[in-house]
Amino acid sequence: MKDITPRRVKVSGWRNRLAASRRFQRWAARFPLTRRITRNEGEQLFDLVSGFVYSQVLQALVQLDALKDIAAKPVTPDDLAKKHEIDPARMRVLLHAGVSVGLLKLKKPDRYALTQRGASLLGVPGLEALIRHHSVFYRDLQDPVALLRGDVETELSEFWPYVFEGPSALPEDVAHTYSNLMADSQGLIAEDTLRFVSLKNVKRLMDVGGGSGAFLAVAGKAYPNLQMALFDLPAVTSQAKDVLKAAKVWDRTEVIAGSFRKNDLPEGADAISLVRVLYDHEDGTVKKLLADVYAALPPGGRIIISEPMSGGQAPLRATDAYFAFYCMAMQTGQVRSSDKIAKFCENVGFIGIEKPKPFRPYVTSVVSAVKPI
Ligand SMILES: C[S@@+](CC[C@H](N)C(=O)[O-])C[C@H]1O[C@@H](n2cnc3c(N)ncnc32)[C@H](O)[C@@H]1O
Repeated sequence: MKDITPRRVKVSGWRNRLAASRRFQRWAARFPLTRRITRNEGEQLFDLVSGFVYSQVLQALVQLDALKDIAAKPVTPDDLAKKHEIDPARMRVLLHAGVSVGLLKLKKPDRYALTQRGASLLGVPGLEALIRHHSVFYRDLQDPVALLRGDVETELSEFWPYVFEGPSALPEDVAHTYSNLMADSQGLIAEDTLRFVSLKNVKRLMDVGGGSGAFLAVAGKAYPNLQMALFDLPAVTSQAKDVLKAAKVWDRTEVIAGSFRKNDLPEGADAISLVRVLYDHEDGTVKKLLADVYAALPPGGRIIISEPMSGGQAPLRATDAYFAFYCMAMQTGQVRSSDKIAKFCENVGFIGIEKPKPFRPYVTSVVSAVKPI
């Protein structure tokens, strides 16, 4: 028979030795001064152990559009069971789990309504689409050790082929899917970026890797006299017209199709933004891109980098776990700290580097710098 007694593990440091000791754990769970801490620690540990199930509860609620149905009016398990041909008892399990993770609440014994958190989820543009898209990421994470070893043919690296193969390899439908994902989530990124960077004195802003123009749409609205240029791969820029027209900034935006891997960046902008661009690429590409941005800017010109960044010496869940593994599954790029990005900027000649404390690090962080006069 298999031996299931826990093996004694060697633990360094007296605090951790105590924390790992079953005898101490039992004592601490009873002792009045440590009882609460022990319970909290236990709950947090269990949350970590079971987090993947909570995410799948969320996935099921989103896939079934259940949050939208419940937002319209509270439902019973039977209501949703019928609609989705799922056994009512199982549907009750899902809805109850939804309550446990804080998205739903029980109104009457068998009627479920949305909580404020559930409603906020529906209010964040693109969040449901991102959750749906996570089923791909989830499959890539199935064997995390194999992923770390580089032994997995990941689906995400298929989904983002432009990173490897350049413009000609990007089919229009793939371009659409990912541009929509990007554009939907751009609102919050733009908000947080413009919170830290003023474009008051900028005459022309070029957004490199600007996707379908969602960042420029927001920047252009905030600065009515700003002239703008969008630089991206041809299959992506072809979708920009609609976005820029809808935002009423089309007449002051030049769309330039090209690849920063193959072409020089056009001159003429006194500020260049790179929004969620660097983390898609390896260090060599990033260093070259930053040098190209430096070359394209006039003296006094500004570079603005905005993307989720690592917490560096104080790792963050959102970036050092979520985005770091996302990049790994994409099989290129990496999440970098603002210090590392700042160093890269400094190395190509930028000065006056600013790294404001991010408002929502899970949304974005900003680094900006200036080309010396
Ligand atoms: C993660 S998306 C970000 C899009 C947009 N900046 C945003 O935040 O919504 C990265 C963008 O970089 C663009 N990109 C990737 N490789 C590129 C290249 N070689 N030249 C120009 N753009 C490129 C992609 O097409 C895509 O629009």
